[in-house]
Amino acid sequence: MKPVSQGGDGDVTIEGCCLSKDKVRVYQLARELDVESKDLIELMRSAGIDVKNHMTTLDAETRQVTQDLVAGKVSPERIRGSSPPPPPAAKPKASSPGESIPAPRASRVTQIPRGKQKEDDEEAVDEGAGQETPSQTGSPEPVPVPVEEMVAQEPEKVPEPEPEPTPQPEPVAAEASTPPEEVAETTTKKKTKSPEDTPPSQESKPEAAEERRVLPKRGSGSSAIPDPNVAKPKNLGGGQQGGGAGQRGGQRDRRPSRPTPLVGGPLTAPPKPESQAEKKPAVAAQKPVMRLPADALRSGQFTPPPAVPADAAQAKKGKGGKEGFDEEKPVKRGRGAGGGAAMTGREERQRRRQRSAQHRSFDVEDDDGSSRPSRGSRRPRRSIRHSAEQSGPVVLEQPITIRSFSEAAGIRANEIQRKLMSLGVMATINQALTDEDAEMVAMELGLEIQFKREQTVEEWLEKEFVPGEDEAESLAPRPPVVTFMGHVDHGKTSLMDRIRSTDVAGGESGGITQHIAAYQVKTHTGSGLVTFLDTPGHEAFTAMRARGADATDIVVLVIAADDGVMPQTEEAISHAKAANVGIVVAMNKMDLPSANVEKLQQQLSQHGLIPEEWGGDTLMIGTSATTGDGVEELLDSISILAELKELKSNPNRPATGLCIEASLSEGLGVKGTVLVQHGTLRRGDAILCGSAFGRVRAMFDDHGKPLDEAGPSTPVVLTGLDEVPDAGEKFFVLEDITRAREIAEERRQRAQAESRTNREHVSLETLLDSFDERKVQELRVILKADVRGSLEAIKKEFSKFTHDEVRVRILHEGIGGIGESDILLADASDAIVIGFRVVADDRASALSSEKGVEVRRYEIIYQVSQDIRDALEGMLIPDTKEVQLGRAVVQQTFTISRVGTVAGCRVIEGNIDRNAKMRIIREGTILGSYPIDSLRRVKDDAKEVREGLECGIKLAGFNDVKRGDILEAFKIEEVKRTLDQ
Ligand SMILES: Nc1nc2c(ncn2[C@@H]2O[C@H](COP(=O)(O)OP(=O)(O)OP(=O)(O)O)[C@@H](O)[C@H]2O)c(=O)[nH]1
Repeated sequence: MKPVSQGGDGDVTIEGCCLSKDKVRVYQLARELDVESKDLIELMRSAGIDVKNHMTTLDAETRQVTQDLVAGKVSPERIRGSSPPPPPAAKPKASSPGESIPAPRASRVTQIPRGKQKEDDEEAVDEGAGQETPSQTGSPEPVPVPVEEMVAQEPEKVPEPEPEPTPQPEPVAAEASTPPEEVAETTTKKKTKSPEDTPPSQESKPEAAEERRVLPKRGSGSSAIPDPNVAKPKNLGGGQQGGGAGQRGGQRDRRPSRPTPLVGGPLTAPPKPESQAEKKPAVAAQKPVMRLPADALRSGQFTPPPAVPADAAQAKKGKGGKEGFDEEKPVKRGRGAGGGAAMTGREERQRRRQRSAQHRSFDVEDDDGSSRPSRGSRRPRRSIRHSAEQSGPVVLEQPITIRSFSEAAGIRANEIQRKLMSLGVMATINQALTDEDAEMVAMELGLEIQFKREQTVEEWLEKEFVPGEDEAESLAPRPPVVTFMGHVDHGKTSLMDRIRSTDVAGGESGGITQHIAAYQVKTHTGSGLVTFLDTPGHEAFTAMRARGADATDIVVLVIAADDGVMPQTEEAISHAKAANVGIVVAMNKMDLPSANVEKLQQQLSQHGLIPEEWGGDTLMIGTSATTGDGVEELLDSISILAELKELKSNPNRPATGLCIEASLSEGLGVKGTVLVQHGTLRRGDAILCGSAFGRVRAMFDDHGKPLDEAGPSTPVVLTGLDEVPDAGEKFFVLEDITRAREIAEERRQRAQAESRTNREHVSLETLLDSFDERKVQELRVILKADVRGSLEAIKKEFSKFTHDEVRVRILHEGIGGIGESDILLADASDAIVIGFRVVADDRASALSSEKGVEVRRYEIIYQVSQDIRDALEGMLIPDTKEVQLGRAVVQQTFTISRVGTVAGCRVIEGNIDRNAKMRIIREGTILGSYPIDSLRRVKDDAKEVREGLECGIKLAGFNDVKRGDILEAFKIEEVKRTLDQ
């Protein structure tokens, strides 16, 4: 068998779209033959044809053999044991089972990096030629398999019908010695079809099955080669009749199959670099979990719940998930267990308090699992126990006061107060102490203390909605979420267009994507639906890209092959790696003559993305969004990767997901593009998203079609939220709208409190500074944009403009159109109004004209950025530079009444310009600089007098000019400054 070249290697170009006519990729042939790529691969492997993956390129000969195989004209073992038909004469001693044949070279070619390939091929031929292969000798000689491979393959073995006597499969003697007829019989019996049904052309199949069944047994034990191909021919031999669901259903089991090293391979064969697709089953146990973006929840990612105190866990279990939350309302906030506290011992009180705390919402929970009422809830008054025995650390809750310290430590309050005074801290009994003060007092008192942390709403939500808690049986397959990422203009949107067969790119402002877009596409490869996210490539959209990567299962890294790896490509790689998702590289713009795959792959390998043909595991597909070449292959690769990930989610739970984008729309109100990640989102659901809440009033798919419900991995546009949430916020469906409102309110209050804290207040010190700061010029801006992501991006751009003398100050920002209030604010504060992809309403337009407020509208991020930069640079006081123009010597002076003294000069160097200033130098001393009042040549006014000529110069404000003085002409030029200087 002739070696099979891998995509991009040797005689086949990597482009994939540029194969010569007689060559074909496996997936293409599979499509031609109407069979699944995977089945075809397995059938080919069973016949000893080395094929790495669906991208492997087949030459004409191999293609023919494969076609014959699929048609059943020839059996796999016949091919494996012989050269390919047609030329029997060319088959040296291969037909006899006892004779040795050289090991097919293809088996090695796929396993080695490019540089070594040729050399190793030759070795393989040499070694193989001298060896008898186990299949030919019938010997149970173990087939050499790299240990790593065996380990990887071991769990993927097809279960043997007979019970295995030992955990180590050891069918060698028994099975290998089984006469072929017997095995054939056994195998034939397993077939579902009756022998009468079997067409004559497929008669060789039992033999093929026999061969495949014998193979693993022959190499059983530590060197056993698990045969990935058992039972395949049923699908493929009859593949054209079979196929369909059944065939696909079987794929998962077979998927892990890897090319069985062909017989006769050298014992020292290097471990085969596994392709990404092949590797995945080995890590199936670590199947990717949907990662939430770090910024999706302010408090961080979903994490497994921390240890919950026994009674807390009990309480939660008793009520179960959401119901539990609903019952835990702050209404119960009150003394609860505190009432009789004075009557019981400390432990009893603490336990009661703890239990009571479980029934309050947003209780605190400490590392040790104990909890307390949240800040603001009323503390039961108790008598202070003095000098109580303290066992273990003193647990202090925020806010720490002398009173609470005293209660917790069982020490008199005045004793603590005294200690504090000795430390220089004056505090009343109810005054809050800092942690440091508390620590100092504790040290003085020889106490060990521990601070309790308040459980936040976010933590509570996380606990309630941890998706990992779903039972395995409740999980159902879900579509993969695929994100297109890459540098600006490398063709992400165009590729998406190709896939969607729409023309979104055509409608984009300035041709760049400015929003994250979510689409669901039905592909004719793989298992069907794929959810795509298209992220913007401009550097300002980092946050959006991070969101895209975090919400995704697979990243398609789009790189223009003529441009190579660029800054945003690197950033996208980092995002994808940080989010721990699979990467498929689309080497786009392959139609351009300047496309340089080799260079691109070199660059990518420096970032740890090694192409398969170099021994790595990154799928790299040559594509052209313009011609459509390679797009099918890209989809195939996505499907393969997605299938390997076995993505599942529980659709029967309240939905959670991620807000991809949000905006304000006239008529519809707040519109949020969300990605449902877990559960099913339904119309009417009470939803909380950041500090926005509401009931889902309407839902639409990416085509604008109304939906009643949306399951996992579905992107939808929903309405019903009361305010525009931040993109990247996690959303939750709560049972109770009141609860959603409460949490939203709490979040808003917290945000307001934070902004108050961050607001600068004037102090004497800052007041003094502000006198200096007056020099700082501000460009005041009212910023309105269509979506939050745009606001973020623009602000990020503005934040780059840092300079001591000028700065941008955003007085107000918001989502939606420009209104009257924006103009009024701009008028009052001398600001300009920037509208990004939004317009001013009629009244605002009229008002802006009336008040003379500048309203600037933009559609493209870099234009806003450039204009603001220019404006700021324009505000910088320019530098000045003196330019020397010429020199003249005073030869004579004339005093004219009512005019003054005129100097008769000769220009000795350069020119004297009428608008120049003249520096008067007498005997090496500068007397001063004066503008020219008049410049005459003979009797006429002159604009300029050149070197060597004579002229009369009358200086403005200086009459004491003398013979022999040097008049130096110069002018001051202004040099514009930039922000970067
Ligand atoms: N020749 C050629 N041009 C392409 C190809 N793909 C995209 N382009 C062109 O490249 C330009 C940018 O394409 P986009 O799809 O908008 O690029 P993008 O990566 O989505 O850009 P951003 O949205 O700004 O991040 C457009 O002019 C496309 O027509 C391709 O395969 N071949």
